[in-house]
Amino acid sequence: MVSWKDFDSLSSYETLQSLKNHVDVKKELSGENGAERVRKYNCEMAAGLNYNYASKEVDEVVLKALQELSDEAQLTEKFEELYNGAIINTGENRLVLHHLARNQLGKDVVVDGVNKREFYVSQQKKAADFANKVHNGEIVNENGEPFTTVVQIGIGGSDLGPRALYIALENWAKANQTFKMEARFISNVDPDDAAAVLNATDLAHALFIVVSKSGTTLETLTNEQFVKDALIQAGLDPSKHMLAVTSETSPLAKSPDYLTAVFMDDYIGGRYSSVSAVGGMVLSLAFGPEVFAQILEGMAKEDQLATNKNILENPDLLDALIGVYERNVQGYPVTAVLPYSQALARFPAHLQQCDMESNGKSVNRFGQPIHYVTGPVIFGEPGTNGQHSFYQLLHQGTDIISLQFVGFKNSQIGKDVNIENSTSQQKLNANVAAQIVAFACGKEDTNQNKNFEGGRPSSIIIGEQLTPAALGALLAHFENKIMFQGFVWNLNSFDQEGVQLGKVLAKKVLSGNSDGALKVYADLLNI
Ligand SMILES: O=P(O)(O)OC[C@H]1O[C@](O)(CO)[C@@H](O)[C@@H]1O
Repeated sequence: MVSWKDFDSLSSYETLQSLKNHVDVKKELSGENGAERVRKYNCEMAAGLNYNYASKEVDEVVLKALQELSDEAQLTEKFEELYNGAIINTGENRLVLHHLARNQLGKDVVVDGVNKREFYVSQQKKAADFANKVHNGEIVNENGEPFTTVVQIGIGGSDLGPRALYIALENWAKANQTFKMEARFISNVDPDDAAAVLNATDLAHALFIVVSKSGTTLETLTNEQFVKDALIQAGLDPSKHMLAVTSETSPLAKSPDYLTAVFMDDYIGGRYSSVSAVGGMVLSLAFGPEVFAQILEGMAKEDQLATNKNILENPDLLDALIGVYERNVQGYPVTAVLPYSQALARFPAHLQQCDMESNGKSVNRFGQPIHYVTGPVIFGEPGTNGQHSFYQLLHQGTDIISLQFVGFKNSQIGKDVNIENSTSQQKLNANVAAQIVAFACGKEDTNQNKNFEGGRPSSIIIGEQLTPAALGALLAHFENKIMFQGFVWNLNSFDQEGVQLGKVLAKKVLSGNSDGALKVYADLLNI
């Protein structure tokens, strides 16, 4: 049995606090052992990725203390409990089973007579069969013509992950002749979002997937109606163009208005649902089920690595623990995710939800207040674009921001140009290497305006190419990292009560019952 304790009640908490500012990363990286350090502080991930933490503020002493923390907090044991079906989501009294959707780890979990692994796999298969029928022309529109576009209607976890994964692989799939259909996404209740997507879509040849686990999300239901109206106005029958991904108990599940309905359940949280049917349907339609299966494979291999008790051989756990050290010992408030890959343009947005909705909490898993800081603010943009935007603050601002780079040796499309003896891909990667060293080592200048203090820690995940398997490994890495951090902080990382209050007040405004300041704001906004 594992025991759930607050972080500050562990003896390793005290040990770690005594290690504040223990490592001067500037000295370490610019010193004579700097090159050796970059070679040594590396941990292999799945799908040929590597997590390099040479520019983080760690050494053998800090790593030993982090291993002790991992052991004392029983982090891998808690992971095992999670994937074997313990009630980890204490707030909602639910199991947390997203790893089973990758079809690898643990025992079979049976709830109310349903084998959950088989259930998730059967729904992925249902999505795959549907996608295959669309691709081979068995499922066509009213005029017997093929569907050429798929539009996902959903928000939060029913949008961000699937959208990020689609964008990540669109060019790869085109370059590898596995691209089947263009995908678009409608998420915001801002009417301009739906209107703009619909204006750019050939409605007669479009499929619309309504994705909502609860089937009650205001934005998604509103956008579904927006789309239905547009289809009817175009003389089309919505039930021949729309399908649903939802839970079996949701209001959407009972509707006869869909070509098909594919199911998930409450044991996979929205932000962890990218590779359940929530993302499986749109990705299988866009790229084919085989590509989707490769994402799952990359995730399953990364999950397997996450079971290792040795933190030096467990990249997800190691990254999580270094993040805890930075947050709770060094006091860094923000983590920037900086992919040097345009294909990962929406990946940081997905991680914002995944991380901040999971670990943005002030009470422990039993609802009692805690007395240490928890999840950092997450933000990010692809490099090198970010360099010309917010890196100024990262280099010379008053806060130290923890940095998480991602880079690939090869581009996805393979087209390039050689200017001044280097390709664009080389320029991209030269920049990320330069940034790591610039952040860590800085540069002294007598003109303080041009002085770089350095000592700004970063890690980098490096892969050969952003393939489906590499993307899967990357996604699982961050999901597992967030999970391990939640365990250290003794949080329930799998509910999101903090999003409810705003929804309730918005309903109050819309029903005309607001008063006081709320009413004045509503009036100012012309509601
Ligand atoms: O899939 P649903 O039920 O429409 O929920 C969408 C999103 O809304 C949230 O519940 C937050 O409001 C997210 O956690 C979730 O991903």
